[in-house]
Amino acid sequence: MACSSSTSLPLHICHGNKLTMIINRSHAVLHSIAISFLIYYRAFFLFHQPTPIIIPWLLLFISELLLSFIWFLGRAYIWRPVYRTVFPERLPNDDKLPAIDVFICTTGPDKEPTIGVMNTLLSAMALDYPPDKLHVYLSDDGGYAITLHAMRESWSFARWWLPFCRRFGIKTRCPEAYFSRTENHDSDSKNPDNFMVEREKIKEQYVLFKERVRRAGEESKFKDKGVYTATDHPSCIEVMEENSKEGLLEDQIIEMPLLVYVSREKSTSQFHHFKAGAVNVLLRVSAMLSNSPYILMLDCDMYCSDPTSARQAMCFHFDPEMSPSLAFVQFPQAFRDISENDIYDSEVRSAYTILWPGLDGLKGPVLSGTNFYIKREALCCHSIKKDIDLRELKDSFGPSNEFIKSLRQDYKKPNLNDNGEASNMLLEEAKVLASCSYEDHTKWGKEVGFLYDSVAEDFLTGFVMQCKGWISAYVAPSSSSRPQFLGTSTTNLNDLLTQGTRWGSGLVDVALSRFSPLFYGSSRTSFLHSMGYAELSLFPLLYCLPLWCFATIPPLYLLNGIPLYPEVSDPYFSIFLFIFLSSLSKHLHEVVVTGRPIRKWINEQRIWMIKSVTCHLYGSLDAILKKFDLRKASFLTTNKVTDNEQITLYRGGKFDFRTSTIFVAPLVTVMLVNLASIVGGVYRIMFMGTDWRKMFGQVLLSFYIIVMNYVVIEGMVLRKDKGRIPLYVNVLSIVFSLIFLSLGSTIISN
Ligand SMILES: O=c1ccn([C@@H]2O[C@H](COP(=O)(O)OP(=O)(O)O[C@H]3O[C@H](CO)[C@@H](O)[C@H](O)[C@H]3O)[C@@H](O)[C@H]2O)c(=O)[nH]1
Ligand SMILES: [Mn+2]
Repeated sequence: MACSSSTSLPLHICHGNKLTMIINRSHAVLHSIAISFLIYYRAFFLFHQPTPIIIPWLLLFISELLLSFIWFLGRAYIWRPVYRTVFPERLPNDDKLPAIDVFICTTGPDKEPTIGVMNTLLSAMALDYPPDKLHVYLSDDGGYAITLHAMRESWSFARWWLPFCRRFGIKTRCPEAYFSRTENHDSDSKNPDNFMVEREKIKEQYVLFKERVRRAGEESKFKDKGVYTATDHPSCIEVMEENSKEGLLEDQIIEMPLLVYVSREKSTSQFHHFKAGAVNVLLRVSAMLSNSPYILMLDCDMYCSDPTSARQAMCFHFDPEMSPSLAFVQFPQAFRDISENDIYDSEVRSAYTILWPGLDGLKGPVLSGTNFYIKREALCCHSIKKDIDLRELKDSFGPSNEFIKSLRQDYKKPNLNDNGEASNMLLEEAKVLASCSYEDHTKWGKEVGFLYDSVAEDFLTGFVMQCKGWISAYVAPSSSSRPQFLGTSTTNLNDLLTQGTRWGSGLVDVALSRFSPLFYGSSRTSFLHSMGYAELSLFPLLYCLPLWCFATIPPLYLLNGIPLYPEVSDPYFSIFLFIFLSSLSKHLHEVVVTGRPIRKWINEQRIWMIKSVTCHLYGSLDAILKKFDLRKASFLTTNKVTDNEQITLYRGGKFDFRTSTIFVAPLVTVMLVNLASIVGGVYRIMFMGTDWRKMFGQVLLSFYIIVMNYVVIEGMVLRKDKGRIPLYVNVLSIVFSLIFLSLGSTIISN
């Protein structure tokens, strides 16, 4: 199917995969039939059970219903997945391309090393796009002197780096990535000698640049301890520029993209809304300085790996049929630090290979925080009609007349180069727009810009946008091309579960808010599309409850010799077995069609169980407590500092259990409960005459849990390295599991 309408050659096409679609839909039908039998069995026989069994039976039934429901919602993704191909070479001439503002956010050098942030920034400045139409903004939430200093250094280094990339057609435009590659395919085939000389020269400059940034970092450790802190400082905006062009070499006098440092005002008495707050400040400040119609958002550790991404995105924004309703073009998050084994599923495979293409076939993928080109208008709602009341506008956008002027379609972009009064005035205005109190009594964060009701600001903002009728598109790189963006992922258990808790909390925030996808979405976007969104907002909650139940109730009753599943010879047993195997094989099918090995399937099953009993639980709890005002929202920034020991464990496929006890203790407890039950249950069968056919379901379930999570046992008793589970966690978990099993057994036997 071709999605483009232009009469000449299309700028992009999209296609589905018939075979996969047929397999998916047939599986969905079969699986649903089996689920209906299961529901019939549980409902019909519920009251045939002896009274003491009704409660566990009901708990299992509820768990099965919840899992079936989330499974049902997830069918939205497999219904009509599409894949897109773009033809940027068919775009009109450069002078017709629209301007782009690039937004990069950082919180501070402790967790986000400055040199990494500068590499992201340099890769964005070096995008293959006309430099006069590119404006790069960095939001420094902590207002660190080192970041500002490093930015000035980056500006100078860019004078070397940008011409080098352009002249030799370098594809890897993140300098760190470019210089650390062992073999290099980028070269000037016509003039290799000259290329090598130039490359050495630039490399030398890069080393000097890094050294200057490093030194500035050390010095500022002492200087930064002034009156201002990361959480309390005035706004600061600086447009990078040279004092004069004197001293620059001839090929350094080139046109450069605008580069702006923005540190919004922070005050301990005002809530700052984390990343969403930072982006909204960038939206306002950039409106004063460049006001580009398109915005590229980047996390500070996500560099542009394919310089043509902007042109790829423009293939959609230039499609006359799609463009009017197209809010954003999303690219996948790809990571450069994923090991072959990827024990933590750090690449989040299913999101970027199954879910996003699935949603793309409906009305478009989820806004994913980073790597998307969005239309400014989609964030700053109305394009202003002439007759709209100024007071109304100020109620929405705040008191700045200049900002309101910038919303007009006929607004003339100011010229910053003339250095006159006008640009000084605009900079002063930008500072006001970056102040803490600017948003008071306005609709920022409620209806305008990124929304504040969830710590998964991207998910919420994108969803509400799509409910207003905007669509989006998803472009994954083809197998032969490079990923458009590359970043770092969470490659240790602590970072993974901390991030998982925040995501869980943010997603459940949305499920519990007035924007809950199932209710808010179905009348505003399509039913299937809101099913997909509902799945995403509910999965942390709807996985943690059933998985906790399956991990504890059946083993407890196994230990006590009480069956909760039909016996092996009962036809209904086959229904349970079918559903179990059908889910596993469907997952395996997905892993295989996305080109991953079977090992990946095991890793994903395991990490699904681990996350469900830990971060999905804590995330959901966090959201519920926030809902009742019993907890304040928090955003623990993901750590981007690399630690060699952790990397070695990850690369070696060994779990790193050095994380908080609240994450590890539940895992160990669940394992101990299942181990004890299987031993006790089998003992009963062998020596006490319990009928094995009745207990087979429970034995199988516990066995599956233990086998899949064998790494936990390894961490408890077999490993000697630093990443093993500490003794006190083992002891604590033994206590927990003993309390659970003995208390549970006492209640059962009474
Ligand atoms: O108060 C804050 C907190 C974070 N950030 C920035 O937000 C970005 C994402 O933060 P990170 O800690 O890396 O979070 P991740 O979980 O890795 O990010 C994913 O999840 C976030 C939502 O939870 C999205 O915003 C991100 O785009 C998405 O990549 C980074 O550039 C941070 O510097 C801020 O600017 N201010
Ligand atoms: Mn991140």
